Amino acid sequence: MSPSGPRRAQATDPGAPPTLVVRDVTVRFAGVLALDGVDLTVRPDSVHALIGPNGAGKSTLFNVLSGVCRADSGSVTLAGRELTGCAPHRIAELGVARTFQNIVLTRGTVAQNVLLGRHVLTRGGFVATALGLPGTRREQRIHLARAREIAEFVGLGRLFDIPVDLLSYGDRKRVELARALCMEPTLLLLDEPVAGMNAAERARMAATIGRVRAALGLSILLVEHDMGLIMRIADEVTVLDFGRGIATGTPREVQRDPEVIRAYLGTGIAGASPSAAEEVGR
Ligand SMILES: Nc1ncnc2c1ncn2[C@@H]1O[C@H](COP(=O)(O)OP(=O)(O)OP(=O)(O)O)[C@@H](O)[C@H]1O
Repeated sequence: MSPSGPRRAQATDPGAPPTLVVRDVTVRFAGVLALDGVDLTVRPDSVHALIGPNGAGKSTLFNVLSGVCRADSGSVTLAGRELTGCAPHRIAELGVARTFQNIVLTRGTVAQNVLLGRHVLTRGGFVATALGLPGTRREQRIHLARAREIAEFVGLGRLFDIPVDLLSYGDRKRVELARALCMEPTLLLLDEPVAGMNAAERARMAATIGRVRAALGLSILLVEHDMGLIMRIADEVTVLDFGRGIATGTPREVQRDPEVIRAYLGTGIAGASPSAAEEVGR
């Protein structure tokens, strides 16, 4: 990473306020209690995994954090600032970026897709940019340079001008990651970052996530079913079941937690098979 590259991690200050605090968040859909008084704290510069069986409420919580879904009660704060009730674009401006379970890319090149992440930071606005006004051209050059730098950082450098339609599945997931990083978030939400990937792609993505955390000094909250990857890269894990938080701790702690084992009965959390992620060092 060049000196002008993304922000470097500060030494974690044990007294530093948490990046994200979720308190007593409840969401109801008609008769379904999707989240039932959920608490979650993500520490600065950490990787925090959110796991749970199908229907546990993981996607709903991500939707609350990114403003797509409103909590019926409870609060969400980012570095002490209230996000509760904010619109998605405002939450993005405040520093929360997200990738999706299913790839969401527009047509065009890697560069065009990654640059979309800069829009929350574009001061000139869409109209001025489209008209190519003088100040905006300079701003655009800066954004393009930054987009290229981030693309290189996640391993897309040589693919920067290639249409995304021509990329492998793993590389398209990487474009989503680069676009999210281009927003310069303080909190990155990754929704199943290795879902659908083959072993080699999973290993590469695991290594990339580790490098992102180490180099960029941001916090990552990820939903993932791949326990091998979680064991490898997560500092802390929160487990949801039927909308309730049933455990929080290190990966080893939650893997041994009797309530977690019960929640996963038959799906094998305790004996999670090692993923390709374990083949890469951290
Ligand atoms: N828009 C909705 N309308 C009604 N019920 C919903 C809606 N979204 C989610 N639910 C319900 O809320 C509960 C939590 O769903 P959610 O998708 O958040 O779980 P999840 O942990 O992400 O599951 P998965 O691992 O299968 O993606 C489930 O019972 C689900 O059926």
